[in-house]
Amino acid sequence: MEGHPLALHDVMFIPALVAQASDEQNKKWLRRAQRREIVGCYAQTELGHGSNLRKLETTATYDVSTQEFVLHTPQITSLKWWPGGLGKSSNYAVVVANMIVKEKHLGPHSFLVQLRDEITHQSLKGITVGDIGPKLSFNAIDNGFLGFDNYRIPRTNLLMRHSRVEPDGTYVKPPHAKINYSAMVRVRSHMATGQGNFLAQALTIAVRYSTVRRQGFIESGEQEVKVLDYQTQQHRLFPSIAKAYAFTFAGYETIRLYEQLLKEVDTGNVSLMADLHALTSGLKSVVTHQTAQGIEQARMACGGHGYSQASYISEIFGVAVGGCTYEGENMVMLLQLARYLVKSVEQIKAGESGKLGPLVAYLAVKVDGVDLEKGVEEYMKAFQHVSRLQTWKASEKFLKLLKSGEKREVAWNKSSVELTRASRLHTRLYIAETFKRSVQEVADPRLKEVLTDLLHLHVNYELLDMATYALEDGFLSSSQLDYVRDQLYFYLAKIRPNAVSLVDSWEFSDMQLRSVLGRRDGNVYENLVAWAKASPLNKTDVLPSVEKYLKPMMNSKL
Ligand SMILES: CCCCCCCCCCCCCCCCCCCCCCCC(=O)SCCNC(=O)CCNC(=O)[C@H](O)C(C)(C)COP(=O)(O)OP(=O)(O)OC[C@H]1O[C@@H](n2cnc3c(N)ncnc32)[C@H](O)[C@@H]1OP(=O)(O)O
Ligand SMILES: Cc1cc2nc3c(=O)[nH]c(=O)nc-3n(C[C@H](O)[C@H](O)[C@H](O)COP(=O)(O)OP(=O)(O)OC[C@H]3O[C@@H](n4cnc5c(N)ncnc54)[C@H](O)[C@@H]3O)c2cc1C
Repeated sequence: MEGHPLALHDVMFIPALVAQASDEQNKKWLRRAQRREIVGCYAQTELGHGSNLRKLETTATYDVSTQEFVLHTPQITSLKWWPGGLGKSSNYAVVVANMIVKEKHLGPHSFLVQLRDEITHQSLKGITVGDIGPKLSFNAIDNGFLGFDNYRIPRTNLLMRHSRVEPDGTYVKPPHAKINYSAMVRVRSHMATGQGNFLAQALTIAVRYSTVRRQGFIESGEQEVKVLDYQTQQHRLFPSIAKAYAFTFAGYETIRLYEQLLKEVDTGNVSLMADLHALTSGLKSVVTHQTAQGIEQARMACGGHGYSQASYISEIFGVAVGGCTYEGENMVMLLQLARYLVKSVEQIKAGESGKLGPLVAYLAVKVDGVDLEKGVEEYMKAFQHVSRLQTWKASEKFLKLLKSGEKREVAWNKSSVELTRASRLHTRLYIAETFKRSVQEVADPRLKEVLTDLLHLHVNYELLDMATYALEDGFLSSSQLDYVRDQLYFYLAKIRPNAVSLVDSWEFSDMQLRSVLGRRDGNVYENLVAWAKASPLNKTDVLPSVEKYLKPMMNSKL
């Protein structure tokens, strides 16, 4: 769970080579990387800049006389800072640097750079590299820093699948300005399934423990109830079970889209890039945020024992919550999606609704009301309505400020909270729709029934959570909201008998979960005692600190 020092080798280094190095370059590097003859990482973020890539300070200046790039980090803030596996494990890196050719700044480009000797593993001359120190989590990964002192690499180490620098310094542009960002888009495409998996682990622990833990009574009786029978406990855990499934389904779709994008880009078609960038930016942000919230609720649902490291939930939280920051800070990424939404509104206003992509076509279609009792399709229309309402409101606010003479960037900043709200609602609509589509495709009738219950729980929970938007313009009445609440409580109770099976179906082994509370056999109490006895503090009855500190204090006459 604490990560692996070579994780970034597989997660970003190899994918960056696959997507950005030419076939000829990959003949030299890819097989070696796949065989782990060389170990690499993805070095982009700097001490001073992570979100704003256009301001990266590491430069790669082309020297036409030697046909080399000179890599340089001119000041402290230019040091690469954060890349996983960079500090100690990697001997190579894909380094993102601002490329300068014939004194022209050409923006961020990726280079393959050797950092350490392949035999001795010592850092090479001109390179300063090390580990950045302990973090909230991921402490088995050596996130590192890296500086260059006019460090030279051959021209051919610029990754040249999409753009090139010829020996004489002629620059051949890529087919899309942001094509070098593909390694990030890949990770973002995988994050919904990855985060769904973290959430699922925490829920498995909390749900299993909630069937072992008995405390209090619902009706007066002989035996105290399993805490999972409390409605509040179900409300804490079951909507997150639905989300873990929903995120996984949404993630499968974005992974498919990324694979399709890779193929299309190779044939010169970059039209999917903007759509996938917008989609994955929003999805990454909503999913990581909701996952962190869900894991924290799972921890609290385990009461005091949830706070013990024996639950292992705090470890899962630490790793998962990193996703709110890495691969693009969540607010920054929500604002990327917002750019796309505002552009869509502008297209509609210009009478070009026909040009809208399938995921935003609903922004042009007004719905007057819904009959929620007719089922999930009507809920989807309600989600569309709230997302459309907020997207138009936020866009109009921004466009009005622009019209009043504000600079574009200032108008954007003044509208940004509303814009991020629109992005979240749009993404939650997407998640609900992929959930619905995925459940429709399930062939096994018994499985379909349980997943349909989860889907119903999800749409009722989500709609209630967005109620302010739906009430704002009278789209939903208070009696409709009462119906949504009743449905929510109905599905909590309906899911209860299947709750343990739903989490067991994820098939985490005890070794994966590492949790005393989430053990498959349910023998929690005896193992908690054994776990406590194994604490290093219990190795001796009397600690050395008693002689050293306690006794002098206790014997003092003051
Ligand atoms: C759960 C883990 C997932 C792992 C997945 C993969 C493998 C599967 C195995 C699963 C195993 C799981 C085990 C877990 C192991 C642990 C993994 C840990 C992984 C940690 C990895 C962390 C790595 C990093 O963090 S790398 C650094 C990431 N950095 C960022 O994300 C920086 C964020 N900033 C940006 O991206 C940009 O600066 C941006 C987009 C904010 C702005 O860029 P820029 O200034 O250049 O553009 P703008 O002027 O704002 O926009 C201009 C224009 O371009 C459009 N655009 C921007 N980006 C893109 C793009 N990528 N594609 C297409 N278009 C783009 C933008 O929308 C604008 O368009 P307009 O039309 O003009 O509006
Ligand atoms: C666990 C972990 C692993 C990582 N692994 C890697 C790696 O392998 N390789 C790598 O290169 N990097 C890596 N990173 C770095 C990571 O990608 C960046 O930290 C991340 O992109 C955020 O950038 P930042 O640190 O510059 O945040 P900042 O941008 O400084 O964020 C600070 C605050 O400013 C706000 N903000 C910034 N810009 C804007 C804006 N335009 N509009 C509104 N608000 C804004 C943010 O929302 C945030 O609230 C890793 C980070 C972590 C935590």
